[in-house]
Amino acid sequence: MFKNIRARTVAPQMFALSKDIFAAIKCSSRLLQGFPRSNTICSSTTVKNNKADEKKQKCEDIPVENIRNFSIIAHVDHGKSTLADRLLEMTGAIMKNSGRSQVLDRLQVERERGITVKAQTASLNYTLNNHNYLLNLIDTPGHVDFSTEVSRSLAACQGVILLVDANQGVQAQTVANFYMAFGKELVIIPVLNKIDLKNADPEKVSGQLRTLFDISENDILKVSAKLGTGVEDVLKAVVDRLPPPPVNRETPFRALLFDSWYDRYQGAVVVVYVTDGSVKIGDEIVAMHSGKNYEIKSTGLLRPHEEPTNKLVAGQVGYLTCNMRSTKEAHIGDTLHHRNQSVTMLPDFKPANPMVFAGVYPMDQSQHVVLRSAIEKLVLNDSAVTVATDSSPALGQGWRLGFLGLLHMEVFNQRLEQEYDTQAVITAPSVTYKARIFGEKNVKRYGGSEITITNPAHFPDPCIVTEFLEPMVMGTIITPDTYLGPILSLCMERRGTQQSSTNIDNHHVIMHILLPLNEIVVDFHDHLKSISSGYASFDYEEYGFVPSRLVKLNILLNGIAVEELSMVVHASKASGVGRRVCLKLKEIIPRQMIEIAIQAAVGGKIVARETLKAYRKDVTAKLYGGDVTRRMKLLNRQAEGKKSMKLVANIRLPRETFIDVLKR
Ligand SMILES: Nc1nc2c(ncn2[C@@H]2O[C@H](COP(=O)(O)OP(=O)(O)OP(=O)(O)O)[C@@H](O)[C@H]2O)c(=O)[nH]1
Repeated sequence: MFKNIRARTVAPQMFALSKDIFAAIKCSSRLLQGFPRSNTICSSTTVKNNKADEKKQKCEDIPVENIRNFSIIAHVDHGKSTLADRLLEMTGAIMKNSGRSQVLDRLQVERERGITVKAQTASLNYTLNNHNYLLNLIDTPGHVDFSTEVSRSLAACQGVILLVDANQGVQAQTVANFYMAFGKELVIIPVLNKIDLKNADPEKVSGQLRTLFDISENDILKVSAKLGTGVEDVLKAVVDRLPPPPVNRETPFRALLFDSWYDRYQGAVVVVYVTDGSVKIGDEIVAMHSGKNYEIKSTGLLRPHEEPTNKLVAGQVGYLTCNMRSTKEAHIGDTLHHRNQSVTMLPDFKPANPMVFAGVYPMDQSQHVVLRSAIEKLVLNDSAVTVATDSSPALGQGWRLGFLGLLHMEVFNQRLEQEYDTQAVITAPSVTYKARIFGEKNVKRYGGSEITITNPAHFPDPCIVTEFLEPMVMGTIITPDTYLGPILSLCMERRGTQQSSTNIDNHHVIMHILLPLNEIVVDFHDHLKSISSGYASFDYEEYGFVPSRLVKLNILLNGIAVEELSMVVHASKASGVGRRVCLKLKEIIPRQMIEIAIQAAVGGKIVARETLKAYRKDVTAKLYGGDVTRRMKLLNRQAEGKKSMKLVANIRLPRETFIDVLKR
């Protein structure tokens, strides 16, 4: 029964079932009750923190019974990375007071934005009562756009630490994460964090956990990840409550490939969870998905930096390299095994379902090859992105990329710039729509009677369409009840319909709202945060397609339609969106030598118009005579600036225009 509960399922029917399910949870000896201690672990609480330089038992000699694989999952900013820092310090993986925080957030984009976007693995040595343990910790992102990272990480785990901010309480992502772990039958260790905060209210938050998940107060640990208070108990709970991985070292080698990144010298470095046997350098392996053979070049553990080992054995989470070169070869969810050994395939991951599509083009076509190679390498580390080739009259050859959300898209773009030094133009993001078409000729032309539209440029002529369909999501909102009114108005304005509402304590409400994906993809979350002073949280799951009155909104610059700016909108919103886009374009397009008419049109009907007056910026105006070189310098600088703009419909548009126009 538990297996059927899909990850991130928080639909109302879930709550109707909740009583039965939670009665079952109580009976489940694995969940929350903890794994029975092995006889070798005595109940003494003496804990000895080992230092990195301490004489360690070789990792491969640590028996399976002493391995624990776990993840930290939580709503955004509830302190996962900070807790991971403390766990790393206490187990000697990093020095205390090293001056660095959120050590597992290694990417520049993570440090700049203060969010985790990539799950990171760290193998920790831990000694409890003179027994050495190998704890494989996976720190996961909190934002909904990166939830596939979480679900993949969980495939390598037997348990999770469900971290909840003792001040903010249960948030939408906490609910989603709980169900994701619950659906995979993982042991859940509930931990309240930030108890050092003045406004922390562990009693209230424990009550929320009881109401929503039937978690008993006695199972909840209370910590301050920042100060380290209570963190030792978390390590002990991991050892005591989690089972060792259900693996076999005697059977032929088998491993699940669940992450990868690109290394300039070694090609794809793949992160694996070894479920059977062992693998060492020089071994010949096969990747089941492609059927290709490879020779192992290196193996190691992530501590959190790569530390080479002689081999990887069942139960361990580690990395290996074997000259895999491309994204296609390192298929996330693949099973690796020794050549000439037949093994059954481990369950593959459900492919990520992109929610937002956008065109990505090089700044100029001479950079096409460089950008292609950068995208290929980055996709190796972010396999939730889908890539298809595309072309545009104004922007040339490029790609249509699918992302899990707008933040995912922005982060991908930022990583392209920062990690691969490439600059791309990204077009207005859109969601996937469907259209049912009629007429034998049309069906033949489109290759089916139901077509999927990922690019507004391919929006079919409404004359041949019986109905358009748009994707819906079931949103979960948790909010203090004082903000209920404005939040419901926002949802209604976004064409949402409330499905259910339940109190989780005296002041907080959890609501389920059915919303069109298109309405939440760009800025819904920001609005929700601003009208609730940051207190409301939001998460969503797919809810299929429903018939909808959709139209294509064209944006015209001086009468020429700019395909890259066109979008699909609900008919009732066309003129409102048209007006907003025209105004926005007027703001962001630099004034030019000619007057520009900015228009929005549905079919032949103009629904909005703005005019941008002509202007020529004389950058040399402030110069009074003087040196010609100064004059040239100013003109050159102006020319450089112009280069970074795209010539669309004979009008220069700044690079960011396409995304900016969609932001409200
Ligand atoms: N006062 C206090 N602040 C904390 C504690 N733990 C984390 N923080 C702060 O909370 C903020 C978020 O912490 P992170 O560890 O980045 O949270 P996260 O869950 O990893 O965030 P994402 O990866 O973006 O989801 C940071 O400013 C931390 O310093 C704590 O125990 N007490």
